[in-house]
Amino acid sequence: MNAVLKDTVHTTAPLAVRGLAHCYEGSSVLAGVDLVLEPGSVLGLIGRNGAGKSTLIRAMLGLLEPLAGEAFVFGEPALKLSDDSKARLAYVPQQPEALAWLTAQQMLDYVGRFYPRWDATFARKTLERWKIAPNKLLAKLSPGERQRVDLIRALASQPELLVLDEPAAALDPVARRELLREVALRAGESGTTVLFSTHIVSDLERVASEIAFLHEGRLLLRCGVDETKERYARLWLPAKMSAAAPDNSLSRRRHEDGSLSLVVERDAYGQWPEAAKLPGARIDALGLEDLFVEIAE
Ligand SMILES: Nc1ncnc2c1ncn2[C@@H]1O[C@H](COP(=O)(O)OP(=O)(O)OP(=O)(O)O)[C@@H](O)[C@H]1O
Repeated sequence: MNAVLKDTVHTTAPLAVRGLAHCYEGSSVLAGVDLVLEPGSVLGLIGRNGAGKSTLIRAMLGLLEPLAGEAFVFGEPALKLSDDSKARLAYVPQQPEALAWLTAQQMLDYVGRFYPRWDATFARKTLERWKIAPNKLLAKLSPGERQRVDLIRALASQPELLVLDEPAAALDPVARRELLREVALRAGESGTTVLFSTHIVSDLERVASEIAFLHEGRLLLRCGVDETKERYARLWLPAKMSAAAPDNSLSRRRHEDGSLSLVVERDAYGQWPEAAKLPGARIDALGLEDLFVEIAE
């Protein structure tokens, strides 16, 4: 393990993985993922359906043993996490299923016993505010309500590390806004570190400080949300100049007329690739959504 990463993972990083690889039934899903979350950061993990986001999250938290690589939570091996560390983290899976035979209130009361910083008042008030009947069985709640209860469970434990796998998947737009506001508040006021996966680019823009883009088992791009527009752009080259296209573009699309469009990145000196200076070449700014669509297609 490289020395810098080793230092970080064993001391400060709430979450760190190195070289994570996994496959299902012979098909590779993760192909050597390295990722370190700094304390207090809000990282949005984005990628297409089936890109491996849930698998990565589960492996990061030690809920799945990867074929290769290492995962650390608060510096401890994720597969052997102590009860102390477990109490400092909260994870909301994409489809919460646990304890479905309890009512929402019973589940929260039960789970609360395991968390030293459990905020029962927050749990009660948020159930009320989010209009969830406390005495209804979890099994009888709609998927969106169920997801909300699980989010309340996660937030009421006042975690240092909050991991949300597509938290907005079953939420209506109002609930989504409320959740994002709550997440931003926790990150801003309590310094909670947050990792959340999503398909919704506007959610990333609203709350994430950084984004990581998972594509074909690798993290293709990792940078500050505000930085992306500055750092990446679409380079368009007419057909007669396509031979000048840089080799290291993030994506490359050839159009019917032979012209090329590529997603390119500024170099260490802030310069676009040389080809951008050719007469007839054009650099277009890319919004986050366009950037993802260009790369993921
Ligand atoms: N237990 C499993 N057995 C076999 N294949 C699996 C299993 N879990 C996931 N997969 C496959 O691995 C790939 C990645 O799945 P994963 O759920 O990690 O993706 P994702 O990025 O979270 O997708 P989505 O955005 O649709 O939720 C998919 O092709 C999926 O079908």
